[in-house]
Amino acid sequence: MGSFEITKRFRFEAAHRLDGLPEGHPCGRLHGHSYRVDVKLTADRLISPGFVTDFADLAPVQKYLDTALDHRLLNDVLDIEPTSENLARHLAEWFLDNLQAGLPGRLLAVTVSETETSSAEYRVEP
Ligand SMILES: Nc1nc2c(c(=O)[nH]1)N=C([C@H](O)[C@H](O)COP(=O)(O)OP(=O)(O)OP(=O)(O)O)CN2
Ligand SMILES: [Zn+2]
Repeated sequence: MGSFEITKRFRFEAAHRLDGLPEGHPCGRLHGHSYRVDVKLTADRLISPGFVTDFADLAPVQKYLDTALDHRLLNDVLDIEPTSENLARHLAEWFLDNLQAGLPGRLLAVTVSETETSSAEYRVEP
């Protein structure tokens, strides 16, 4: 049998600096991004009126981004190196710890995009 997938996009603005890069790498300098976060959920069956999960029920993700990350220096507020990969895993773990239990759909993946051409996905399910 098939399954359904939905994606909700969120945004936040933040600065970061990546440590451990070769001398002169531009991302070792303090700079900022307009981050996009795509949260993807899956379900085998729909709930009335035909939803995997109501998009509106994902609003706490934006609230977390606004409260914890928006207009902040990510190196200061996270205990991880703020690459797209690490951010995607951090946000997936936040979702599983704080939101998943109350939702009918299951988290499939979180994708973080720093630019129009670069993104990283953390996949929860195969
Ligand atoms: N695998 C990863 N590589 C890089 C990351 C990352 O999170 N994961 N991050 C950076 C920097 O943060 C950089 O700001 C973004 O990289 P890049 O896509 O190279 O940015 P550009 O603006 O130079 O992109 P172009 O579209 O090529 O101009 C670096 N690498
Ligand atoms: Zn960057």
